[in-house]
Amino acid sequence: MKQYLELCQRIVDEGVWVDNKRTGKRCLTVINADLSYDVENGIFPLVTTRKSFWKAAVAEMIGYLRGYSSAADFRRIGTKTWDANANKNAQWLANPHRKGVDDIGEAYGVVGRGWRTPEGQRIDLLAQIVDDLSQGIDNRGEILTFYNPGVFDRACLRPCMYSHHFSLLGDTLYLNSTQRSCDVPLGLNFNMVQAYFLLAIMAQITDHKPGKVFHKIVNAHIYADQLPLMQDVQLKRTPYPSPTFIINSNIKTLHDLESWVSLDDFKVEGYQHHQPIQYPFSV
Ligand SMILES: Nc1nc(=O)c2c([nH]1)NC[C@@H]1CN(c3ccc(C(=O)N[C@@H](CCC(=O)O)C(=O)O)cc3)CN21
Ligand SMILES: O=c1ccn([C@H]2C[C@H](O)[C@@H](COP(=O)(O)O)O2)c(=O)[nH]1
Repeated sequence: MKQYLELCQRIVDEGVWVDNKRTGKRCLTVINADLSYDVENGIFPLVTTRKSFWKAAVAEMIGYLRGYSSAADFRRIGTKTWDANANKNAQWLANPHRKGVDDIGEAYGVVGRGWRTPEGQRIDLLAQIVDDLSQGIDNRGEILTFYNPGVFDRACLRPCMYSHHFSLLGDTLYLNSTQRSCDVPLGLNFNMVQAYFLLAIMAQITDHKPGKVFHKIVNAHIYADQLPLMQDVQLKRTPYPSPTFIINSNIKTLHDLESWVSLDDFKVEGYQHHQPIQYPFSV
């Protein structure tokens, strides 16, 4: 939580105004931030200076791991966060590759679970990584990437947290996650939870101890219409101690995650938080 607030404060103090063409808004921006999450000691990086809807964040990541391409599937598992990008962005609505209502296109898990080869085959990067790690193999390239420039025109958005690189040191699993673009008030509140969750669940299904996540963010920004709430409300609040995140221990395989797992299999204990803040969302 401290590192999150420090990044918010850094943007307020040192950020530079940058015009963003896609959203038509200005963003107060810094370049490069390195956050880390101590999964080994169970320090769950949940924002406490406003109420965080952590279940929606977990649902998003489960949707990515399942390779969802429809906002309707995301809704069914418990989050509406893809509705606007799927159905409200004029450029995407006019894109001939869009397959209709709720389609988000070839983004995130569609890429990670079905990487296109030149021969027209598909590679399931996630299944390969799970296989390797389960056998104690780290080939120094256990990378789940969602980033395929060749299909950007077939998606409503390019993936933001686009690469997850897993490493083994003995029986401990580590994760380096990289994010190209970060909406700090809204997106990062979710992305911290997702990176923590990803290491915790991958350690559990490959039978390793979780170590740390190292989360690299390149462009970290606050949209102009979010700034007053960040500066005058959220940054004025004192954080509470971190809560604990609990995963159903019956989840043992990737197949479990793909088939029967729901948000009821995850719990947060000891979550003390301030009042919610509704930040404006830019489509
Ligand atoms: N501008 C922008 N920021 C993002 O963070 C973002 C995108 N676009 N597009 C793709 C996904 C969708 N994400 C989202 C979308 C909505 C919320 C959101 O509205 N959050 C609210 C309420 C969440 C709820 O009720 O479940 C929040 O207060 O956190 C958060 C992340 C993250 N990503
Ligand atoms: O997981 C996510 C997904 C999206 N975001 C934010 C970052 C930007 O504000 C927008 C994406 O816009 P681009 O023009 O494609 O950069 O969504 C996030 O923070 N986290």
